[in-house]
Amino acid sequence: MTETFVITGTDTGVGKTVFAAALTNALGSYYWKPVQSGLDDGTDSQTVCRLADAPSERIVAEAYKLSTPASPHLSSRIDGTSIDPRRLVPPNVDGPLVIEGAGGLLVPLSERTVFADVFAEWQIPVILCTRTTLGTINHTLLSIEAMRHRAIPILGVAFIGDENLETESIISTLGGVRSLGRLPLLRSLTATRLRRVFHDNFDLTAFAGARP
Ligand SMILES: Nc1ncnc2c1ncn2[C@@H]1O[C@H](COP(=O)(O)OP(=O)(O)OP(=O)(O)O)[C@@H](O)[C@H]1O
Ligand SMILES: C[C@H](N)[C@H](N)CCCCCC(=O)O
Ligand SMILES: [Mg+2]
Repeated sequence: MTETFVITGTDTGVGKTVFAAALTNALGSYYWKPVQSGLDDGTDSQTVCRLADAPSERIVAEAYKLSTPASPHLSSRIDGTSIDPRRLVPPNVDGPLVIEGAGGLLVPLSERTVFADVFAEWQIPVILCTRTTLGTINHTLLSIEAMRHRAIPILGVAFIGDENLETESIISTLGGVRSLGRLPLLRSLTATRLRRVFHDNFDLTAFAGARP
């Protein structure tokens, strides 16, 4: 499979969905959130559809939609189901595809499987979304170590937040990864603003060949 990216993060709430929306718009790609846990505040797919200004046909249905905003292993238990990783197969689509995990790499899907196990199986380049605030160096380097341990291909790191050049630099140096760019925190989060800011802060050639 080509022109497909997995988006993970150092934590839940780092801004994966907002970054995914920006990338989905920039690439004119499809978007897939395999496991959505928590439905009451809207789903990540709905957010991406709105912020990417994407046609709904480009939003692929989730494999699992779980009602409780918790770790998927627990959300699925609460819903009386269980997540079968064999159902987490990236869809065949006629264009680029952006896939978003839930939380970070070691978030459990069950008592046996974490997201990183599925990513290792897929062998799709991963973009690690990470904060720029204090504490992120440790979280980011740990996440990189976890990916290397499982031989997961890493495209690079997408920083989210205020500029912090030393932090970005030491992560690239010690982690041996490239910085793809930095998405600032936007006071007004609209599709138009997000599109502009993404184009100003990311070089699309880093997402090699992914432009339709
Ligand atoms: N660049 C940004 N500018 C402004 N607000 C942002 C930005 N990135 C994220 N946010 C806000 O931070 C919150 C968390 O972001 P987001 O939902 O993208 O996190 P996530 O990493 O996708 O979390 P999850 O693990 O639940 O999928 C949301 O309210 C979102 O609107
Ligand atoms: C509910 C949340 N927004 C995500 N969908 C799931 C985050 C799981 C995090 C689990 C953990 O690392 O403790
Ligand atoms: Mg999200």
